[in-house]
Amino acid sequence: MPPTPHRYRPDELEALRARYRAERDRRIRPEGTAQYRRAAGEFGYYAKDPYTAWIEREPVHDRVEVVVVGAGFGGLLTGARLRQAGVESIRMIDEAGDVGGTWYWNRYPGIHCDIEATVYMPLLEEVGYVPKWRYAPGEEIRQHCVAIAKQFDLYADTMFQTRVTELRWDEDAAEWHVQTDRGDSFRARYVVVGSGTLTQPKLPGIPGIETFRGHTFHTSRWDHGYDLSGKRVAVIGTGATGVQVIPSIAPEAGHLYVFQRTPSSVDVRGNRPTDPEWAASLEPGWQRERMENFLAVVTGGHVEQDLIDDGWTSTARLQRQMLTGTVDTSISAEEREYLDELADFRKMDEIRARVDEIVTDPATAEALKPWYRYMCKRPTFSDFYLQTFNRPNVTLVDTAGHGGITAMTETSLVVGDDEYEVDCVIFATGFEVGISGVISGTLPVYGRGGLPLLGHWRNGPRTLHGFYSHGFPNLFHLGSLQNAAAVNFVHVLQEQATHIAAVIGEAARRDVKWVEPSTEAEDRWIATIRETAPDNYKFLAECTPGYYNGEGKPRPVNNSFGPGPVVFHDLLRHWRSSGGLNEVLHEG
Ligand SMILES: NC(=O)C1=CN([C@@H]2O[C@H](COP(=O)(O)OP(=O)(O)OC[C@H]3O[C@@H](n4cnc5c(N)ncnc54)[C@H](OP(=O)(O)O)[C@@H]3O)[C@@H](O)[C@H]2O)C=CC1
Repeated sequence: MPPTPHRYRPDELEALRARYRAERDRRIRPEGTAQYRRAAGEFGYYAKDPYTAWIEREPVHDRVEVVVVGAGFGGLLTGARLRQAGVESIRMIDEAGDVGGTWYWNRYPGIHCDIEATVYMPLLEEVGYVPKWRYAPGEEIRQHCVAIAKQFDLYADTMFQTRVTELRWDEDAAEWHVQTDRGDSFRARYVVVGSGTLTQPKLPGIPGIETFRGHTFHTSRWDHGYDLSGKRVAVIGTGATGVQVIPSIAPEAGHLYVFQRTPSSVDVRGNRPTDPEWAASLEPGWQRERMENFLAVVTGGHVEQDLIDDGWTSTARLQRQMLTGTVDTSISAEEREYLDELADFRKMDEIRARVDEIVTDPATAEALKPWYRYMCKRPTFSDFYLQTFNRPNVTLVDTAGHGGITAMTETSLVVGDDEYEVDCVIFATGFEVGISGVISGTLPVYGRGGLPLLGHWRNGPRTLHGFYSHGFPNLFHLGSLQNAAAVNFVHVLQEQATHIAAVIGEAARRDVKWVEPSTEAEDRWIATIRETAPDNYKFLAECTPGYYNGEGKPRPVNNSFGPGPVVFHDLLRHWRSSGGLNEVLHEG
């Protein structure tokens, strides 16, 4: 039955809006993103690799066909597709000690992927694997990354524990000169740069953080050698990571203090083992069908049947029903906005009611209720998190009224007038999100005539389809950049990898000298982005602060392709099959 759109009286709606605004204002901090510290310099300890011993090696001076910077899913998918396109010489480079990207770094207790494994874990049919659980544990995903690397023979020429420090185009040789922090200096015809999402930990700039003398680490560098039993443990942060970690360590810790600033929305999970009969019944092409179905549903498209039918898709369907169940066609932007808001309120009411159903202490329950719109923060899913606060050895410390933890001492955390003595502090405080070294400037790139890429982009990125820029031949970007993203980011990366490999494969087949869009092609794409980019500034500006909205200061310019990923992927396929390649392949 479609939901009734007019469930709220106007005064109720206004009261909810006012509550959201008040909670947002209470939480906002004037320093914005400057409130965080990089896990570098005196905090470098927090970014050190606890999983792989350092391996000495001699610097490399040679030449390869393709360098792929980043060995997470983006890099692995690009490597796999390049192999399928017949490219033999591929070198993947990563700062980690193995492949996996975010799944290499994040190994905290309870880690899972919150997107169904059959759509999240790529190349399942190619590797011949069916995930064991509906929502896969991190280690299963990491092992799948290893399996992809082995299947496509990507280990042969990898460089781990290595950071690329410079890319410089050599005009005469028509290839890139690559330098690394291990003294490597080599050449590559093509370079593909992954965006490095969710790998660089960030820390809150709590006054006195450097004085704490107990044990401490970040969730993405978990210290499996440290025994939590009997200890007074503090977890700072209740985002998607905190929601998974907290219930997993609560039974082990002597006492667990959960320091919360903004509560997450926590919906039902319903994880279960994969049904072997279902797995045996799968026909070739099954994964693509599921991935495309999920992508269509979560981006508001129409499908005959929702094949995944979980928390992500049901919320998307609710929003769609709100629209089609009422005015069907030609509704105005204002009506759409209004119906979206109603669907959102309804969803968040369900989320808040769930807290009351599960958490027995009324004050704790009240503090765990999120007061913001559903997509202001990443939604989370757990059948154990809220229940954890009924345990006698778990205390929720609500820091919202103080904008977070006020101070740290040698032995404690301070919130207002209250001090909490602890043995161990675990930072579940997230990552520097979505910035590749190329964009942040930590990986300088010099194109034709020594032109710095960030100079070329001084007024914002300039690309064709988000992949390449004029003046920077044979250089490809992977990730969120003038294209269309979605919650299943691995699907987006898979389409990008397929496209890049198709372009490089064709360039190799035709033996062209370089791949490069014209300035006009860049201009056309930028115009398309400007015309279509959804105006989500108002939505984000009204959201509670977080990394989605630059801690309450969203960027006024949206650089994404408005019609969304389904249309973008079609556009790429059409471009490739209708002569688009001739636009970027040059004989020299
Ligand atoms: N696919 C999956 O299953 C998973 C995906 N992820 C991805 O990783 C992303 C990052 O998640 P996560 O690691 O949880 O990081 P987040 O950035 O989402 O959360 C950081 C947490 O730290 C809190 N915090 C920061 N500073 C302070 C402070 N000074 N005092 C108290 N609390 C503070 C934040 O509070 P506040 O909200 O108030 O800022 C927030 O609760 C997710 O959005 C998701 O994309 C993570 C886990 C699982």
